Amino acid sequence: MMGTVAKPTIGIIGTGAIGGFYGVMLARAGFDVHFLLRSEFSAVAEHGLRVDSAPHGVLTLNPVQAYSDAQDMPPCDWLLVGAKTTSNADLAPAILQAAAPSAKVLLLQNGLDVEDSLRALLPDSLHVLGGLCYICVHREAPGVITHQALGAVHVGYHSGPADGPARSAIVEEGVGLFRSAGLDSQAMANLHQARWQKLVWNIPYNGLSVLLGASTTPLMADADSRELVKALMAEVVQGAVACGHDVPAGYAEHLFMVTEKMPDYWPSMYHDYLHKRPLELAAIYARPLAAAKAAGCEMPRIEALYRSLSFIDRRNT
Ligand SMILES: NC(=O)C1=CN([C@@H]2O[C@H](COP(=O)(O)OP(=O)(O)OC[C@H]3O[C@@H](n4cnc5c(N)ncnc54)[C@H](OP(=O)(O)O)[C@@H]3O)[C@@H](O)[C@H]2O)C=CC1
Ligand SMILES: CC(C)(CO)C(=O)C(=O)O
Repeated sequence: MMGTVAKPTIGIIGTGAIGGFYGVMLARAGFDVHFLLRSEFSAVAEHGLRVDSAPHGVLTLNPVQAYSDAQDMPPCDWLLVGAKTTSNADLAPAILQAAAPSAKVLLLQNGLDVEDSLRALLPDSLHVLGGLCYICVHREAPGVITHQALGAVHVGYHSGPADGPARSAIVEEGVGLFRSAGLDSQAMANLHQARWQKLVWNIPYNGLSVLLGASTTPLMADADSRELVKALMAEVVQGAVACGHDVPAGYAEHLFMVTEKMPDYWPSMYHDYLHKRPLELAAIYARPLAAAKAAGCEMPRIEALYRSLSFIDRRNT
């Protein structure tokens, strides 16, 4: 007789916009999901989580298996990290407390090499994966998330005990989690390359939203900001290519066009600026700049943007 395969237990490390959205979707799809929270713990423990989603309507989860201390979480087979990259190294103790033996730790974050600082602090027995989220989502109030558009998650293996077919099987398992929650998800064969490609969007729009105080609609409506976006995108593509990565022909132009069709959107870096949280400058700017420089490629416009944002960030937090 065929046995039924038990569904994996999922832990969300950092229940903000991304962690809250994907956690709610997975819980509603029948997974056993446990949410680690910090500032919003009491609100969520009392009132649950709510996602106001343009594509899916109002989605609620109440009660929520909410925790303020990872020590109280059950052993989780999958840990989805939804905190900002600025706190990755600090999350290692919580991940260790919530991880089942051989757990898969999936970082749902933007930026380059975001896995490295955490990897160095985790035992070799844990698998580390990266997830790229193509979604427009933000925290509206404690426990309340606004989902404006999109929702795909692409998954790639970073490091750990698996190799060859075992790696692919783990990535496919991750993809399967999101697909069973009704979300688009694809396996990424080359995580590092995919992270560079996503930066073609995040480097211009995240930074310019803070520097110019403008969301995507005004940035796409003004001749000068359009030129800035295009020039920054072109530099990211040059940096990626210098580092040995493929960027499909017309990729930047495609992202430019997609952004024109998107609802007006404030990137997550703008929300960090608004709430006086540290900006993800190391992951989104400093590391790509350093990697490109090491490959002999200067990115002067991106460097100017990075230095301007660093100035703003130091005065804001
Ligand atoms: N928002 C979006 O549309 C997209 C975001 N991304 C990327 O996803 C990642 C997450 O972004 P986003 O969800 O917007 O960020 P949020 O700021 O909304 O969420 C981060 C969450 O992590 C929590 N957190 C941080 N440290 C800890 C800790 N030590 N213990 C418990 N909880 C902790 C924060 O809690 P607290 O309330 O206490 O700060 C917060 O709830 C980023 O890398 C971002 O660039 C990628 C694509 C789209
Ligand atoms: C590019 C976008 C808006 C949607 O893919 C996104 O994923 C982000 O804000 O990082």
